[in-house]
Amino acid sequence: AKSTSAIPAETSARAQTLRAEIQEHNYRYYALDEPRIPDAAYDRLMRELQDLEAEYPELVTPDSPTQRVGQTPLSAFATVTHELPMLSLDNAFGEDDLIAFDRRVRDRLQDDATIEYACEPKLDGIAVSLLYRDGLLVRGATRGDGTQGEDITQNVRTIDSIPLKLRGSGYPRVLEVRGEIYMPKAGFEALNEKAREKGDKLFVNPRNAAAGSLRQLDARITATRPLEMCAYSVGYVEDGEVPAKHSETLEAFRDWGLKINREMRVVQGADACIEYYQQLGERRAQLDYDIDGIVFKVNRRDLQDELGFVARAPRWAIAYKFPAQEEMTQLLDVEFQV
Ligand SMILES: CC(C)(CNC(=O)c1ccc(Oc2ccccc2)cc1)c1ccc2c(N)nc(N)nc2n1
Repeated sequence: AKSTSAIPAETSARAQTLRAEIQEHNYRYYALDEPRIPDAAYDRLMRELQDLEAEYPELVTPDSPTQRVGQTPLSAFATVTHELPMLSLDNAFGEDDLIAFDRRVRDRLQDDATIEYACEPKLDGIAVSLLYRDGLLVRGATRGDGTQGEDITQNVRTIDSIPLKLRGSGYPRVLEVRGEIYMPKAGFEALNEKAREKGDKLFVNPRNAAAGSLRQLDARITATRPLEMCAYSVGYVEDGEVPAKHSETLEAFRDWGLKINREMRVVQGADACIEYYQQLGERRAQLDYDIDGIVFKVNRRDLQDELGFVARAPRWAIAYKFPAQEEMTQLLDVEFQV
């Protein structure tokens, strides 16, 4: 018979404990937005795990935090066909459009009761689909044309706020999480400062910088870029339930270790949506990241199903954009590949 594995039991147990501890620190820092342990303590845990895995390579698991950066560049991105289309949003250009949206929703539901809305900032980044099977991240893909996108799994694995393994339990066997990958303003400024020093081309804005970082065939470059991800919707689900309300789904995402936006609120009726839009609009310049509007969604999933979609956008969701900022940025919105 094969000799028993040469790994001492306590070593294997130690590696498992380290993986769980590091995952929990990531959860506290990214999903709960709580202050993390001192970097030196976090780095010590990582180094201990790296040393153990170097000594006993059989200890390595796909969800080990040491497995975030692929060492082999791709020659091209594969194409992914989304199980469910990634839809786009209808736009509101003024308060009246929001009132009219709410009116249409209630007329269509033939019920004049006040609608509960989930309000979320519309991050100015790149839409992404993350597929988890039995809690493990197995695929990351861009939106593409909504039906097919690019497989960027290697690149999304380098983003620390994207868990390689969902936390806890209770998640569906197959779960697709949709969200936005973005570059916080501070990370963008630091990246351009480095580019200036090296005489490299500068990025025009955080969105372009995020797009360019995700389009790298060599994940080691993506790993050097300050990217984050906020989950905003569930997509394809198999063998599992999602809560009856959209806001409860986002809270479940947070329990499973995913980052959701801390500005997400649930409000009653269209007037409260307008108040939310105004208060966030006043704080826009102080946010750590660029947003280009607010997304309002009918919160109850049964009402969403009743309302359905028009062509490529749901009847139950709308984006209300802010006036474009820095007109020049919009004109120069060209894609730099760096
Ligand atoms: C609402 C939705 C369009 C996601 N939802 C979907 O893509 C979607 C896709 C198929 C669905 O079900 C279908 C099933 C079969 C056929 C067609 C649709 C349901 C929702 C959307 C799009 C962009 C968003 C964004 N930039 N920021 C925030 N904060 N939220 C956003 N939400």
